[in-house]
Amino acid sequence: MVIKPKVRGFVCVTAHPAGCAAHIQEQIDYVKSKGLLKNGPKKVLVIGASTGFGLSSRITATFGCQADTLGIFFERPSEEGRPATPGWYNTIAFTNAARAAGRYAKNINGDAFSDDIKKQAIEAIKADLGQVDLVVYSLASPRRTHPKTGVVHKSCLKPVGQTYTNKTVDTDKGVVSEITIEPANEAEIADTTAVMGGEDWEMWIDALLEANVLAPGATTVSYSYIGPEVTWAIYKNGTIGLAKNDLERAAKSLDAKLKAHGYGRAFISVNKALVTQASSAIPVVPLYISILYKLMKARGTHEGCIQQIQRLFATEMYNGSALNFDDARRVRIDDLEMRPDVQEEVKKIWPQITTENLPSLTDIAGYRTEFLKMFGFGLPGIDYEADIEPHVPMV
Ligand SMILES: NC(=O)c1ccc[n+]([C@@H]2O[C@H](COP(=O)([O-])OP(=O)(O)OC[C@H]3O[C@@H](n4cnc5c(N)ncnc54)[C@H](O)[C@@H]3O)[C@@H](O)[C@H]2O)c1
Repeated sequence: MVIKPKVRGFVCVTAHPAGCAAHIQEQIDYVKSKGLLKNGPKKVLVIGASTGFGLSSRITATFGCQADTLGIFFERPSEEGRPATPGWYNTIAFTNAARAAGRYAKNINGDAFSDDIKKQAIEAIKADLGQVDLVVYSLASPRRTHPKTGVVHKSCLKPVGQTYTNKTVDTDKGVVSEITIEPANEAEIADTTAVMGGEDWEMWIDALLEANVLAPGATTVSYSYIGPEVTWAIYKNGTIGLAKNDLERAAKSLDAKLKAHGYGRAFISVNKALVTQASSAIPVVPLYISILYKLMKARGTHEGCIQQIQRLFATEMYNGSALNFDDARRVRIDDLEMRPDVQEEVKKIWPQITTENLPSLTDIAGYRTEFLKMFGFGLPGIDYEADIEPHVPMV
């Protein structure tokens, strides 16, 4: 099968196995180029391990710290005439590379919100790892079936309290338009918090503690975003931001629990805005990311998921470093994004953007390149005209 990108709005419905593998290799090479980290984690559970920040966390733990990893994710295998999702191919490529390097890597594909997947993960840890010393919680999901009530909660990306109007871009067509989003109601706010808030992270840590598979002194981290004022109505002060407040609440509660369990720690790292499958679905944010990429690339401060997480591990979590918290007890690896000179420029450029000047005022080209790369397209050295086997079993 010859596999070409098929972009439908903010998703690409195809993925290229060899391209995904090349993307994984790029990330591995980057981590290796930075050298081994001191005092790194040795046995790691990554929840949301197949794409974005969770995948980069798994790669950094494996190739930067020589850790053994168990990865949990929800990906679709190939079907007749249809390639698998990129996270499927990413995981296969990662696992092969990890095992070739002598590291243990096991995968569980299923709904991380369910009791069953937690049970399967605990059984795998007991059988193969004994205990884990790092748990990365990096889920981004549109829905969650609550394991106790059976209720299906659907998250939404809406403002809270008032209608929001701002510019947005159709990243595929390159058309800038105005979008108006009505505020969420109480049920939508509660549903989004049920999906993207901290309850499931707490359920995971409680289950791991109860099964005695969390090493004394273990760390757990989850990721959040804050960003500039221009996106606050839809992000920080919107439904997703309220869910992230709940994630922060959970971090504090888990930290107290883990402190009682051998001086462990739980915290939130606030990461940079990046092109991922999760962020491309948020209105307004891709336009901001396109401006941001241009400004940060010009300053030589641009980072992708792997650079962000390698820096988090190297300068905050391990390697003889200590966590530097902001006044709300969050680690900030969005520091380069939030630099005043960058944000002043964003403010100047934002009102000027039109469909016509989008290519010159923003890095929309870079956005598209990154977007396609997530699906394994545009990688050097890959023959995209060649036939490739889309049906690859999970390893
Ligand atoms: N992308 C950004 O700009 C950005 C910035 C800062 C923080 N974050 C945060 O980072 C975290 C990860 O987001 P991302 O952008 O890397 O997203 P992503 O879409 O790339 O990754 C999501 C991961 O969750 C897994 N997943 C989703 N639903 C699942 C389920 N029910 N069961 C098991 N696995 C499931 C997917 O398989 C995938 O591995 C989120 O908390 C997000 O808010 C993202």
